Amino acid sequence: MIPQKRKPVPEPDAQPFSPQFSCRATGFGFTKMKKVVLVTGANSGIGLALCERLLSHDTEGLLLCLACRNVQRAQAARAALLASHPAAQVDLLQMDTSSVSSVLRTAQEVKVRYNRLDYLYLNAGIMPNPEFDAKAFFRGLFSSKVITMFATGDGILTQKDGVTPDGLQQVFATNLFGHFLLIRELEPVLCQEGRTSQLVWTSSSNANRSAFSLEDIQHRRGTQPYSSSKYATDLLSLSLNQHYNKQGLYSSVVSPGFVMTNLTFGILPSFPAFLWTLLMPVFWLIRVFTNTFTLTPYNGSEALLWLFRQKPESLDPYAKYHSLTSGLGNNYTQPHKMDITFETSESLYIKLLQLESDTRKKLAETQSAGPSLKT
Ligand SMILES: NC(=O)C1=CN([C@@H]2O[C@H](COP(=O)(O)OP(=O)(O)OC[C@H]3O[C@@H](n4cnc5c(N)ncnc54)[C@H](OP(=O)(O)O)[C@@H]3O)[C@@H](O)[C@H]2O)C=CC1
Ligand SMILES: CC(C)CCC[C@@H](C)[C@H]1CC[C@H]2C3=C(CC[C@]12C)[C@@]1(C)CCC(=O)C[C@@H]1CC3
Repeated sequence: MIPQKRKPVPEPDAQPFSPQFSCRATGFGFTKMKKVVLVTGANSGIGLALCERLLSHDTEGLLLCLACRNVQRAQAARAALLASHPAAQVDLLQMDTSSVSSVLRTAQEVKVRYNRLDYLYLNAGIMPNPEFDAKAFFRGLFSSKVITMFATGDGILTQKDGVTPDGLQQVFATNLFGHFLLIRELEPVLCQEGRTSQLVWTSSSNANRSAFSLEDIQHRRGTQPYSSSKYATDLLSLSLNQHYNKQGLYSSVVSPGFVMTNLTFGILPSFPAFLWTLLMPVFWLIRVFTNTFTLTPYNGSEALLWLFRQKPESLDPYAKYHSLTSGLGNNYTQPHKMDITFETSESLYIKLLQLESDTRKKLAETQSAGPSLKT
C-alpha cells in the first residue's frame, strides 16, 4: 500500500448502526463524523476534477480516498489536492482494476482502514488502441446523424483489446469486472444497517446496445469493447439496485459528455495535445448544437458531484445522469432514460456472479500451487 503521512483526525465511527451525520464523543468533545468517499482512477481527468470539487464542497467533512494504479501519479494528485485544500484528509490506495488479486487486496485494506463507505465512485476506465474512422467521420458530418455522432462517437471509433494475466478481456476487466468485484468484496462496509451508501459509475454516451451481447459479455469477438463495457455498466447498475437497495446500497450511472482527457487525447495519437487546445473554438461552436461537449474535466464531473448531493432513494435506476454544458458555458445535470431492460440486466448479473466464482476458484488454485509454478 502507498506510504503516507496521516493527519491526526478522528477515525470514522466504529458503530455500524450510527447514522450518516452523527456526532461521536472523543477526548476533545463531540466531533462530526467524516463521510468516507472512495474514487477509482482519481489521479487524472474526470476523477481528479471530481475530488477537487468534492473537497471544495466540503473540505473537513470528507475522508477522501484515491484508489489509483500508479503510486507516483497518485501521490502527485494527493499533493495537488492538499495544496488547494490543506485541511482536507486525503488517503491513497494502490489498485489496478484490471487485476483480480489487486482488487481483492485493496478491498481488504479498505475494510481494515475504514468501517464505513458512504460513496464509491467507479470511475477508472480505458479505451486502448483506439482507431478513428476518418471516412465515417466525414460521411457523418454531412448526414442527418451528425449531432448523434458528436454526442456519442457512434460509428467512428473501434478499439483493439488485449487479455489480462487473469485471462480476462482488458477493457471489460478494467472498466467493469474489477469494479464489480470491488463492490462485492466491500459489501460489509457498503451495506450497513441504518445508513445508505451510493455507487456512482462513470459510464458514457458511447454505451450502445448493438455493441453488447449476453453471449459475449467480455466482448472477445467484436471491435467495440469500450462501448460494450459501458453498456454493461448501465445494465449492471440497474441489477445492483435490484439486489442491494433493500440493504441500503444505491447505484447510478453518469455520462460526463465529451471531455478532453488522456483518454480522448489517445483517440488521435498523431494529434498532439496542443492541437486539441487549438480546436477549442471549433468545439465551443459545436457546443451550441450539442450540450454534451462539456470539454473540461471540471464540467464533465458535474453529474458526479450532483449525485453526491442527492438522496439516493430519490434517484431513477433506469436513468443515466448526463453532465451537460450549455452554449453559454453553464453546467447542469439531466437524467435520460437508458436503453436497457430489466431481464437483460438480470441475465448479465447472473453471468457476472458465475465469472466471479470461476475467477476466485482460479486464483485460489494458482495461490495454492505456490509461486514456483507461476510463469
Ligand atoms: N473523456 C471523456 O470524454 C469520457 C470519459 N468517460 C469515462 O470517464 C472515466 C475517466 O476517464 P477520463 O478522466 O476521461 O480519462 P483519464 O485517462 O484521465 O482517467 C482515467 C483514470 O483511470 C485510471 N485507470 C486506467 N486503467 C486503470 C486500471 N487498470 N486500474 C486503475 N485505474 C486505472 C487512470 O490511471 P492512469 O493515470 O494510471 O492511467 C486514470 O486515473 C473513464 O471511465 C472513461 O471511460 C466517459 C465518457 C466520456
Ligand atoms: C475536428 C475533429 C478533429 C474533431 C474530432 C472529433 C471526435 C474525435 C470526437 C467527436 C465526438 C467525440 C466523443 C468521444 C471521443 C472523441 C469524439 C469521437 C467519446 C467516444 C470519448 C469516450 C466516451 O466515453 C464518449 C465520447 C463521446 C464523444
